[in-house]
Amino acid sequence: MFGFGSQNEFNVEGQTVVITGGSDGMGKAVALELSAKGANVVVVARTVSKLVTAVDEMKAKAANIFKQKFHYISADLTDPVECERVIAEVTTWNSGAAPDIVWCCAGFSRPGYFVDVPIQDHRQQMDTIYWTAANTAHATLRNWLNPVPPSGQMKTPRRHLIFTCSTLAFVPIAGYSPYSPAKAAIRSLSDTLSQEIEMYNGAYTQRHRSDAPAADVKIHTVFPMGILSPGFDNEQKTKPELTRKLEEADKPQTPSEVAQISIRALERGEYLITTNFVGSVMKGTALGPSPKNSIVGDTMLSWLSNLVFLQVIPDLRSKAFAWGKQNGLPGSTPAS
Ligand SMILES: NC(=O)C1=CN([C@@H]2O[C@H](COP(=O)(O)OP(=O)(O)OC[C@H]3O[C@@H](n4cnc5c(N)ncnc54)[C@H](OP(=O)(O)O)[C@@H]3O)[C@@H](O)[C@H]2O)C=CC1
Ligand SMILES: CCCCCCCCCCCCCCCC(=O)[C@@H](N)CO
Repeated sequence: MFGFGSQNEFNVEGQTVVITGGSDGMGKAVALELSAKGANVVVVARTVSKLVTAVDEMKAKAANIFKQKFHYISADLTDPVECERVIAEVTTWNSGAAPDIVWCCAGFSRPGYFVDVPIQDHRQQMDTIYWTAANTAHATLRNWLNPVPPSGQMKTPRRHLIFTCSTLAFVPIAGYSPYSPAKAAIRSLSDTLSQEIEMYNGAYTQRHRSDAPAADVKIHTVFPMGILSPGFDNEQKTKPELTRKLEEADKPQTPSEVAQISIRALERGEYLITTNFVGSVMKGTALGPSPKNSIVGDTMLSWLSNLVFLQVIPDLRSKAFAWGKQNGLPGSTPAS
């Protein structure tokens, strides 16, 4: 909490990692990076053909193809029963051992103005963004936090549960109402779990004398800005002009950049992770009660950010106002 040692807090060599949404975009880039670092990787998504390709690409990138193994599971993670199945199948495939790391990357964005987007699409975004992550976390933590008697304890490295959020969980942008609330819910889940997990981690320190979980667990959440993924190409199709204008400060990054930057932050032991400067400033204004990566760094960042945002929020609102004044309602003929 007070800074970073030189120790790698996220050593994945020989570890078994599950990546949801691992068949495309950022999830696949994470899968390839972790394969190159020596992890055994299971990618989970719905479409089998993309999963097969991801497994082939991971094999080609593997640090040691003779030691590592790769697998895919096709599942719709909006269904909690499917998430239970995924964790059970991974455990069987992993010779009875639970996965060491679970990284939730599944999700896509369907931008549009609140009233223009059908209400069932709003609910579907909650399912795809929030519930895929919450279902995966629930199935994973139920497995990880199962009490083990002292005699059943083995030396198990720290486990990591990682959520993928968005800087839109910190700062509102018009046109993202179907998406941002679901990402904000993930951030709230992450903050709550990061506190709740301490009870289990405390019990783990006493594993020699009473039932405790099999390992220490750490929670992390990554907040990317735009990612140049197939999902991004798709969201551009319905993204309102105003939204594009309001997010001009975003310079989208490639999936592999986002994956590499996120992994380096995990290696430093960070909790809330941003992937570039603008993302950090957005986090800084909304850091509030979340656990800090560094007391001094994050406090200075929040002071700076709160000053910047005195100007940014009114500016975003006045741009929206000016847009309506100039163009009228979306789809209507502008006044000449
Ligand atoms: N792209 C961007 O600009 C940004 C994205 N993010 C977030 O980062 C993450 C990755 O985004 P991105 O790289 O764009 O991803 P993509 O849209 O390119 O890929 C999404 C992945 O999620 C899988 N997926 C989608 N729905 C489900 C489901 N119901 N069950 C299981 N798997 C599912 C997809 O496979 P399949 O469809 O076959 O199931 C695919 O593997 C997402 O959480 C996204 O919200 C955050 C900030 C910016
Ligand atoms: C110096 C600091 C100034 C800060 C200005 C704030 C500007 C806001 C930029 C909004 C960027 C939104 C990226 C979201 C990506 C995402 O999640 C979607 N692509 C959905 O997938």
